[in-house]
Amino acid sequence: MAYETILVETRARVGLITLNRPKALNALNTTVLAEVMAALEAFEADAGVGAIVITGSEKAFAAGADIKQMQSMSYVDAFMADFFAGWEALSRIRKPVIAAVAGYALGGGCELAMMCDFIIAADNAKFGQPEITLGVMPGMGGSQRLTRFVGKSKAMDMCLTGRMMDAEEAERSGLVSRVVPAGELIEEALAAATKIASFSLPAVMMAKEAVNRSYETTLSEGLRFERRVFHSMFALDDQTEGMSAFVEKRTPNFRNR
Ligand SMILES: CC(C)=CC(=O)SCCNC(=O)CCNC(=O)[C@H](O)C(C)(C)COP(=O)(O)OP(=O)(O)OC[C@H]1O[C@@H](n2cnc3c(N)ncnc32)[C@H](O)[C@@H]1OP(=O)(O)O
Repeated sequence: MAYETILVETRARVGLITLNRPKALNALNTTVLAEVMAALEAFEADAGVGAIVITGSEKAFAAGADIKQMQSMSYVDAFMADFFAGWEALSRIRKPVIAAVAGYALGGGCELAMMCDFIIAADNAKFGQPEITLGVMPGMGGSQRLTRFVGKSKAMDMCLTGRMMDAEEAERSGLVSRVVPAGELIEEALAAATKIASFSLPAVMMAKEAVNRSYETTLSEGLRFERRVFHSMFALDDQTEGMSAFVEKRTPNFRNR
């Protein structure tokens, strides 16, 4: 498929999606949404892909939802289209998705990064929810996901003042998993994804589902869910292979079964 707003490639067992609207700092419009979702779904269906990375440019991961597209939108347009609901499909991708963020991740850009399973940030990354400066508020999950990542106080600060958080503060606050030099971002993200893709895909997908369940349920239900999924892993050939390989002091050969 030919894409207009993203670049898509596969490196080893990793699917790489690069947002590519440099003149608009990768602002997220409906074409970007359709193309990102199409690429994600293609990687999800590709048995040769074990993990996915979404990135942008060194200046901007994404500077937000496309303000020029929203400027003349009416309430009824937004309501009837259930505007932004399409991005929720990202959280239904079952393979791991890593956001590799350099530069601005603002508004919808920050929200897109937070929809991914974890964020690796370049040391020049800047995160923010500046929608309030435009007379609106976050609409792609920022008020909910940011609060879960960094707590109420910081989320309120960011959503109400519109201030940006740098990479160091984002790491300290738990928004990002690690910070790396900007020039090494893609290699670090691809290395993390390649490592994940080298493991048993069903085990990786079950682990992702279990961690995500912690956001949706009580601790006791979550612990029960984890145990039940863990028990089911003893039906995997890859469990036998992984544990046998450890005991036999060799590298496991996972077959994703
Ligand atoms: C409403 C909801 C729910 C979600 C949202 O995401 S709203 C958008 C939130 N994001 C923002 O408010 C950030 C807007 N952008 C900026 O503040 C600045 O562009 C910047 C601080 C990120 C970078 O400033 P800089 O001076 O380096 O670059 P600019 O000349 O301002 O931008 C270059 C080029 O990109 C266009 N641009 C930037 N962001 C967006 C955007 N979110 N939507 C559409 N277009 C955007 C900007 O207009 C300029 O293009 P033109 O020169 O052709 O106007």
